[in-house]
Amino acid sequence: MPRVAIVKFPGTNCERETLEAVRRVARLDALIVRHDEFDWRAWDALIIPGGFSYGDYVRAGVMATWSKFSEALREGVENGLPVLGICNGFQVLTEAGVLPGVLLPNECGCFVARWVRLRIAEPKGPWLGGYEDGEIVWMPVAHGEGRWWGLEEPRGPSLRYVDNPNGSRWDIAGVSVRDGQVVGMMPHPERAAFPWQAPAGRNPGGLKLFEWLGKALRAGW
Ligand SMILES: NC(=O)CC[C@H](N)C(=O)O
Repeated sequence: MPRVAIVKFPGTNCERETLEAVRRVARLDALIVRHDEFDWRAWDALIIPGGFSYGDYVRAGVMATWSKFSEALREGVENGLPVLGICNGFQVLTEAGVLPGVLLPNECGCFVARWVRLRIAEPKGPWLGGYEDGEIVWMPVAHGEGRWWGLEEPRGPSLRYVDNPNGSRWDIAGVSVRDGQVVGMMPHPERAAFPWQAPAGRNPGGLKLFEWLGKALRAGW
């Protein structure tokens, strides 16, 4: 059975929900792994979950990249390991230089926590490949530093806000590289992985991500 590592830094706080989504929806083996014990060779996929690694000091996500985890992350990516960064995990991936752009404080200067609609663009790869191109899904966001900014409009698989909650350039909610092998996203799929998590009238937008991940890894992605 394929195995998914969910890496934890001091201050990570979404690892448990992520673990449940991977185990129950993707139906894969998964464990929470300390950042300094992560060895990419032992896993079939890696998720960097949300939270406040090192208290978001300096800039959200940057201190996590000073861990030796960074080296394992880069080697894993180069060797084809599927990697998903959720919220603070997305911040870690941009700070590590694995994904393009930066995540700046929200335009409102406030923490934004609400359900948003997302448009899935050019879905491909082990994380997003289960969605239809242009599909609209609901997921919650909860962040203070989620305003994506970059010099060039990201290409390839991405997630776009329908109602941009933070001022992100090009309505970017998530970006990818290597044809969707590595994805970073500010919305929380693990908080929208079960029907009971979604408010009435909204689809649980993360359900397809985890279902597809299970299929993709079992098919030997
Ligand atoms: N939910 C989270 O992962 C929080 C993200 C990050 N610490 C921020 O506030 O920007």
